[in-house]
Amino acid sequence: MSIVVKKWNELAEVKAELAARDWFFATSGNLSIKVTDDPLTFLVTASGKDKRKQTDEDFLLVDAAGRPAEKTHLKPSAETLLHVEIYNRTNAGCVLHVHTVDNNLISELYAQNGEAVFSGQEIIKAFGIWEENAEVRIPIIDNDADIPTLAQQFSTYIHGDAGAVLIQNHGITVWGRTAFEAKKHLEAWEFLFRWQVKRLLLQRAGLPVG
Ligand SMILES: CSC[C@@H](O)[C@@H](O)C(=O)COP(=O)(O)O
Ligand SMILES: [Zn+2]
Repeated sequence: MSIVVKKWNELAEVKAELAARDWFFATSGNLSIKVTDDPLTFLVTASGKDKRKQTDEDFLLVDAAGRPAEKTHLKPSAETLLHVEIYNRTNAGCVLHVHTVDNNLISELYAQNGEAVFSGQEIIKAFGIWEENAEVRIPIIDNDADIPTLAQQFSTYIHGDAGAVLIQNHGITVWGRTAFEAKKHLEAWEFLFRWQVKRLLLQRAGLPVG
């Protein structure tokens, strides 16, 4: 099996799992997986598709600048430049971007702080942090409609081979060394967002949480 087919299948599996979670509303979301390092190539979702469907045209191979690496009629994701920034600056192997109601609410609730902070949750161990009372932070950036400007702003928050950024009223972009790690981190962030949104509502209702 060629490396492209192997990586295609790996990304297709992640895509199916995120689809099963219903995280691809209205064609939103984009995913990618690194295929080669030198030269850098990666598979990225084709733009505008319903990511819940599985087809032979789900992904296309792109180069280090996010341009198609082979002749194709498919268009790379409109947000490919964000993936480009991550692969060019880190050793990440996979990038996942989803829009959910909870990640949008958290991005709006904490936008003025420039970040959302979470602590006191066992699931924080999914980030490889084992200390008691550990705290995790996710930066929140403005949602610029101009993708090169958004990618430039986004790139200032790329600090390691695994990480995540919330784009205000848009969605989350998570990356990891492997598809397994990126998905694990994405699920952990979404757990924290959902927990916090529910917790705030329960507090408002006067119930004894946190
Ligand atoms: C209706 S989704 C809005 C899009 O602009 C974008 O944010 C998105 O996540 C999907 O775009 P795509 O070009 O299909 O990767
Ligand atoms: Zn998006």
